[in-house]
Order: sequence, then C-alpha cells, then structure tokens
Amino acid sequence: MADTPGKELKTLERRIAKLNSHLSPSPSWPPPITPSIASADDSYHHIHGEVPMKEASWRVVCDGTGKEFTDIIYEKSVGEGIAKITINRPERRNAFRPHTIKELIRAFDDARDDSTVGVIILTGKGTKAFCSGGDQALRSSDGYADFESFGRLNVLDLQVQIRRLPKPVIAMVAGYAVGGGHVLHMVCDLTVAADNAVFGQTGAKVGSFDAGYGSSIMSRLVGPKKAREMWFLSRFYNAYEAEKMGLVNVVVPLEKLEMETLKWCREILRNSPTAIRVLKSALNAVDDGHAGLQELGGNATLIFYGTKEANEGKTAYMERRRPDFSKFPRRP
Ligand SMILES: CC(C)(COP(=O)(O)OP(=O)(O)OC[C@H]1O[C@@H](n2cnc3c(N)ncnc32)[C@H](O)[C@@H]1OP(=O)(O)O)[C@@H](O)C(=O)NCCC(=O)NCCSC(=O)CCC(=O)c1ccccc1C(=O)O
Repeated sequence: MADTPGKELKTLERRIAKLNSHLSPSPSWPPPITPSIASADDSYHHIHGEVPMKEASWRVVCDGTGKEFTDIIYEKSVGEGIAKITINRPERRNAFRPHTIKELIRAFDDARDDSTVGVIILTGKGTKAFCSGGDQALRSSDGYADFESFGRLNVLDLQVQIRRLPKPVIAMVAGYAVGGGHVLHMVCDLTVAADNAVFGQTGAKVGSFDAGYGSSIMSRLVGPKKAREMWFLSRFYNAYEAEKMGLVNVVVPLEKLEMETLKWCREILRNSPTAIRVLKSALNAVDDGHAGLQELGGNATLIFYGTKEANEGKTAYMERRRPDFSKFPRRP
C-alpha cells in the first residue's frame, strides 16, 4: 500500500535530519532545515563523503611588489585552495584608509590569478570588528587621504573587483560590520556571521552615503522598505536580526566562526569551478547591467574557446584558408 502524505513527510524529515547531521558541526546546531522539495537521498553520503571539520593550515603571502603588507594580512591555506584576506587595523575597528584598499585590491588580484585558489575569505582582525568603514580621521572634502595630498574613494573599485571576481568571496564577520564595512560584506557572495556580529549603515549619521552598490544591493537583499530603514535611521542590527533580514547566510557561535566558514569553503571547493564561475556572473548579471552581461558573456566566450568549432575559426585564419564550419551542428 502507498505511504500516506504524512508518513512520507516524516520519512523525508528523517532523511534531511540525517543529511544535516553530517553537515553540521554539532547535532543541535544549526537547526535542521525543512525542505520544500522531496529530493534528499541517503546516497549523498556515499557520493560526497563528509566535509572535514578541521582548521586550515595558513601560510602568509607577501605583496607581489616585494613590499610587506601593512594594513592587511594575506594568507593561503596549504593544499586547500582557500585564500584569506584580513583587514588588519583592529585599533581602528578595521576602518580602511586608501592604503588599506590598495593592499586589498592587490591581494584580491593575486587570489584571482592564482589558479590553485577557488574561494576567498574576507575578514577583519580580532573579534570586535569586521570593518567599520572609511577611516573618518582621514576624511577630507574629496574623499579619504592618507599619504597623498588628495582624497580617494577607492573602496568603490574594490567593491566592483569583488563583484566581478570569478570565484566566490565569503565575508567572515565577527563584531561590527558598519558603514563602508557593511557595504563590503554585502558585496561578498556569502556572509558567515558570528553571534557577536553587528550590522548597520552609519552614513546618514556621519554625513556620508553609498548611493551605488551600498544602496542597490541592500535593497535586493533585504527589500526596499528595510533598506530605507537601515539607511534613514542608521540603526544597528544583531546577527540574528541580520539573518532574518536576509543579510547573512548563517550565524554561528563566535568560537566556531572560522571552522564554519572553512566548511562552507570546502563544500564550494568540491563543486565545479566553471559552474560556480558562470553562476556567480549570472546571479549578478541583471543588477550589474551592461557590466554584468559583459561578465556573463565573457564566460560564454571563455567556454567557447575550448570547442573544436571555435578552434576551426582560429586555425583557418592562421592557415590562411576559408574556415569550414559545415561539420558543426546547428542545434535546435
Ligand atoms: C564601530 C563602532 C560602533 C565600534 O564602537 P566601539 O567598540 O565602542 O569602539 P570605539 O571606541 O568607538 O572605537 C575604537 C577606536 O577605533 C576608532 N574608530 C572606529 N571606527 C572608526 C572609523 N570608521 N574611522 C576612524 N576611527 C574609527 C575610534 O575612534 C576609536 O579610536 P580611539 O583612538 O581609541 O578613540 C564605532 O567605532 C563606530 O561607530 N565607528 C564609526 C563607524 C562609521 O561611522 N564609519 C564610517 C561610515 S561612512 C563610510 O564608511 C564611508 C565609506 C566610503 O568610503 C564610501 C564612500 C562613498 C561611497 C561609498 C562608500 C562606502 O560606504 O563604501
């Protein structure tokens, strides 16, 4: 006799609980999710195995220009494909100055170009702050100025770089992610938050605003009304409120923050890098307009270059002959 719907659901819940238990660091946390589609299967264990719950072994990477990084720490995990970039100004709650941003851009560039790196963690030094935004002590009438006589808003370049980087970037947030620091976590692909994390935009309070990604992505993430609330009222939100609003993917106890983030990295690293690359650009395409389409389109070209059809065009040109595309299908 066929199972009743109630019995089927119970069986499914048991299967999901079993799946979650192997993915979770502890049996009680995080609480099991309720699936909307009945697709879970015990064979998952056999195909994928367990995600290792272990610390990473990090090696510090120096600046490619031969200079020591001062405002960030750049590390790569040994043999795992994870890069970790840490804003290192804890005495300023990891506020960034133009020099910090220049270093971040160099590190992200390196992580992009390193084909052994598949996922990048962005975080802040210490447990008090991920990042508190632009260093207000250096704010001038034309941006932020540190060693130069003119101001910059180069964090905007960094935001675009993270958005276009064809590898997932995970914000690992402990403590405050506020102002421009809040925007930085929003432009990352995923956010893993510690239970002490605090989120908010202070712009309207300190006479600043981010009318670019800081507004548009937030509206996408939390909805237009909540985005107005965040910007107009300059309130702070705790990690659980942020999770409920859709600002973060998961909240974990502070002491489990890095371990959980690494688990997310390792789960991503098991999957197809090309699928992830194309998906990231696809998920950003509409919001990023022409630049988003260009990124997605570039991925199509990249994949096409690997085909015999594309190669025939190049080879014919190099051999000074007419290309013969007749053998390639015109698919329905
Ligand atoms: C983050 C706090 C809530 C933390 O509070 P608390 O734990 O009590 O620590 P404090 O004692 O306040 O701070 C310790 C120490 O750090 C200094 N500090 C903290 N944040 C900053 C900062 N952003 N700039 C400079 N200094 C900072 C603080 O003064 C203390 O120093 P002492 O010498 O020990 O006294 C709290 O610190 C706080 O509210 N901070 C300010 C948050 C803020 O308003 N940030 C700026 C928002 S505006 C912005 O980020 C613009 C960014 C930008 O460049 C931009 C421009 C154009 C378009 C887009 C953007 C964009 O947003 O990306």
